Amino acid sequence: MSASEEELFGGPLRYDTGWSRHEYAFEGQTLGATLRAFPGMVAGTLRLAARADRGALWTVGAAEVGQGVAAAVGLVLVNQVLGALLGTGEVAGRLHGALPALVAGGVVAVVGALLASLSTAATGRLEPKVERTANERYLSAVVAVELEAVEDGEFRRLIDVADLGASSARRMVGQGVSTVNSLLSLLAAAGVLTVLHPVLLPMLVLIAAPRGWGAMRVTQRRYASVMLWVEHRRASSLIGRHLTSRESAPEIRVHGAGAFLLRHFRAMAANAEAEQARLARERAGTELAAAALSGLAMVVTWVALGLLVVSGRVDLAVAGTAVVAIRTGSATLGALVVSLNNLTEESLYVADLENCVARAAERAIPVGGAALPAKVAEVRFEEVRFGYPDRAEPVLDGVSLRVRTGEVTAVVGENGAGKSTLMKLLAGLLLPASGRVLWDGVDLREADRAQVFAQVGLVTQDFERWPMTAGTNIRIGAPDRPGGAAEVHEAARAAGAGPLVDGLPRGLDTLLSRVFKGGSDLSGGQWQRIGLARAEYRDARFLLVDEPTSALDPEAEIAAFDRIRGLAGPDRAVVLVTHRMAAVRRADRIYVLDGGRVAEEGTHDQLLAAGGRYAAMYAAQAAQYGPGPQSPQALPLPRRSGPAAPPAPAGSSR
Ligand SMILES: Nc1ncnc2c1ncn2[C@@H]1O[C@H](COP(=O)(O)OP(=O)(O)OP(=O)(O)O)[C@@H](O)[C@H]1O
Repeated sequence: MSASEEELFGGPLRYDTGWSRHEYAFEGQTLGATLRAFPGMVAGTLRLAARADRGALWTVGAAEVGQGVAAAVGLVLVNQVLGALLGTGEVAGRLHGALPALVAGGVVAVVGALLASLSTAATGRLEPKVERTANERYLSAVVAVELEAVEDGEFRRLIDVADLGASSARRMVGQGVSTVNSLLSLLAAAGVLTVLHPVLLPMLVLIAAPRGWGAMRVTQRRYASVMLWVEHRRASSLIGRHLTSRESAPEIRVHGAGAFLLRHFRAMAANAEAEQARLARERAGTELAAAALSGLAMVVTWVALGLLVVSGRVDLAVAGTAVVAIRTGSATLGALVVSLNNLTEESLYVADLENCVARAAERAIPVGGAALPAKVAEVRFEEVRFGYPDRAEPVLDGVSLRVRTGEVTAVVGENGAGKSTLMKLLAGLLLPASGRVLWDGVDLREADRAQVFAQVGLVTQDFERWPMTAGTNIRIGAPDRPGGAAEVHEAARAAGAGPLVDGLPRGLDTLLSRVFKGGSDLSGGQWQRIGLARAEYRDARFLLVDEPTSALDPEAEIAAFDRIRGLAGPDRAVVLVTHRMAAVRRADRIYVLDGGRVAEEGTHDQLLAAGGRYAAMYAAQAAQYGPGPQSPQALPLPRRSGPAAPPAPAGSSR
């Protein structure tokens, strides 16, 4: 741990591997275990590749097998050439005798080179497709899970690590091809050596084994170091990002935080550099030891081969071929160990991706279910109870209410009363633990959820600010609606975002993101108008609006509430969650949530007359507008117009 880690982060940063099935699995793995896992890894790679591009996979397979055969044939031809050259007779005659094998050897070398380039081209075609297929597999699985899974911390970490799996899948193709290639060349060399003389095969193993061991040690040490240092690296790149980010720029300058962070950035980088140097030293030592052992084995081999030749057990041509086969074979074995190690490492990440896909399938929103009426008129809660997994107490407990088209329903209550949770149940995003949510009598648990979502529009406080054009930011409320620019513009106008959109440098085509060149940014209140325009464009039967106006100025807020109320019509229900009591006065029905229960319900007048919680909350806010206690009636009525955003006439949007 570095002093900077202690000072900035309160202690050593460790990679959270709780989610991962391969926590340090690779460390201490033996060559035998890697070899045993090999068929499974190859099968996994083949499955991914077959899904991505079957044709390219066949091409790669055939080209690799062809190269293996070419390598074996090449060695046999070397043996024939040497046999002819080292035979008896005139030099010219011996050369003549070697010619056919030499020509055949040339042809085989050309065929081998062609097959290698064919394999390279097909692998290059396959790799991006495998990455895309793997990405699509987990993205489409994650997009379809219940909201409750997305909010679950464990599942979130699975999603994060699955993201690494897709690029690993891509690299697995290349590593798989190298492994198969090395394996086949090695088999060719081993086969030829065995045929030449049985004692030659152990010689190959003797020379190659130390290099294999060295490669394995180096890879494992690197992996262990990466696992240990990954958080440290992430932290120092985090500091780098904050040093240059737009958000932190004012504080960096005014508070002088730049020099402070730079100092820690340098200190943390120095630690990482020391680790890299240590790894390099260890690697150099291991490789030197492996080379020494391998060299020793080579000396023993050449001596043994010499003795075999001298004693007449092996003729010169065979010995010559053996030298070639042993040299190519031992180089191939070294490459095999490296690619096998890489394959093992990558396959662990791909296994995490597969794990995420499997978990996502278990938590997917069911497809199909009971059909809803085309135009649902009422959603009813019956004794609904709901709790989050990490909380003992339920957030909603025995909630009964109803929401009807043609009405504005308001939900009020203190922070943490359960209002937003209730909205998510209304939207069909969460299912009750007990009780029922009925869509025109159809239980949400059995209902076709796609049909539920089709009738819902959402505007939340933290609605998405897509880093795309203003038009797309509105159109994305109903991506399947075949509306053109006129409809989008009309939605913007109806939501009070007309002047805003018109004032943008390229109107609806203006990119609302400073991340890209030529992009513009909006203020919080301007973004909220875009959010309302999106809801307007969606044109849903049940419009759920959760704290929509927190960033609007007072005039714009009043106009926005008027507009939201105006959206209710015979064909639409508006449900409004807000802390602004003035905004709920004209709601048709108001529910007061307290501690997850409906404490009161009724109209504004009924609730005031009851003198309960609602009346107290209303009086508390009204008191802020003037000195001394005020009657609720003294609260200023919402004005219907304001210079910031002229409201559309009620109902004009439809
Ligand atoms: N995803 C979640 N996981 C666990 N607990 C949650 C989650 N979302 C909300 N809660 C908890 O549930 C309770 C109700 O939260 P909710 O957001 O529904 O309240 P709210 O009435 O909308 O509050 P606010 O007025 O502050 O927006 C809170 O105590 C909150 O901490």
